[in-house]
Amino acid sequence: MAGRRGALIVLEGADRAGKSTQAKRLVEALKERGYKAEGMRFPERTTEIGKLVGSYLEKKSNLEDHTVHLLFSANRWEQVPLMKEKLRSGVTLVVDRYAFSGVAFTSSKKDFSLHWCKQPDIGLPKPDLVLFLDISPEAAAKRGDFGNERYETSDFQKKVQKRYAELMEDRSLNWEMIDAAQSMEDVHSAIRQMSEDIIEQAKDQPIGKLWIESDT
Ligand SMILES: Nc1ncnc2c1ncn2[C@@H]1O[C@H](COP(=O)(O)OP(=O)(O)OP(=O)(O)O)[C@@H](O)[C@H]1O
Ligand SMILES: Cc1cn([C@H]2C[C@H](O)[C@@H](COP(=O)(O)O)O2)c(=O)[nH]c1=O
Repeated sequence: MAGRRGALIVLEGADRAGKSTQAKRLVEALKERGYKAEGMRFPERTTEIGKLVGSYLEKKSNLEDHTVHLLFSANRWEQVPLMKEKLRSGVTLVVDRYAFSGVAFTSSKKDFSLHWCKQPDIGLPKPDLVLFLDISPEAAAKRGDFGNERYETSDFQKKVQKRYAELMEDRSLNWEMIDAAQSMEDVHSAIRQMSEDIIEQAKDQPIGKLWIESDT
């Protein structure tokens, strides 16, 4: 029906948890079931800001820690007009990483608080569902290509997991924890059902604002 919006569904979790695999499968499955759905990912490495961030992650350049945190956030804000346009036209967005990655990763660095790290992302479109793919750092490290990029060490990933746990205490957000050590098929079945339910619930609601109390 005209006027109904799509849902904003975010996949989060440690490196190699299976987010990209599941995001792609979810978009395909939703389309097969007749929903309008598209994938997005952050960082979006194709923009000018995204290229700076990508080069930093690939360890080709160094950036000061506050600076790169703000660049990650700016990389999200530059996509907000497009995200809102898609959601309002009824497209469900399946987003591979969002502000929660920004906060969990930067706040795992020395002298960065969760509070400080959240500030630049306050007011972003609020996800209707945040799927946390839960896997131990040890199991993740055994998966393909772990260790190539900045942050891909088991010690750092352990800190990141703790920060995610703190973020998940926020009951104003719709967090769902998924056991990502299951088979790809079982993870997919779990998140597909939750996603279909949330698409139905979100369609008549306004788009919320992340971490703004009046909208929670
Ligand atoms: N449930 C699963 N069981 C076993 N292997 C998996 C599973 N899901 C994904 N993988 C494999 O783990 C690797 C990482 O998967 P994927 O790229 O989807 O993870 P990611 O969370 O997006 O990683 P990153 O955040 O580091 O980009 C890939 O080789 C993928 O095939
Ligand atoms: C969005 C975002 C991501 N990061 C970190 C998390 C990962 O280590 C990389 C992205 O890797 P991917 O394979 O492209 O998922 O970047 C971050 O530190 N801050 C952020 O805002």
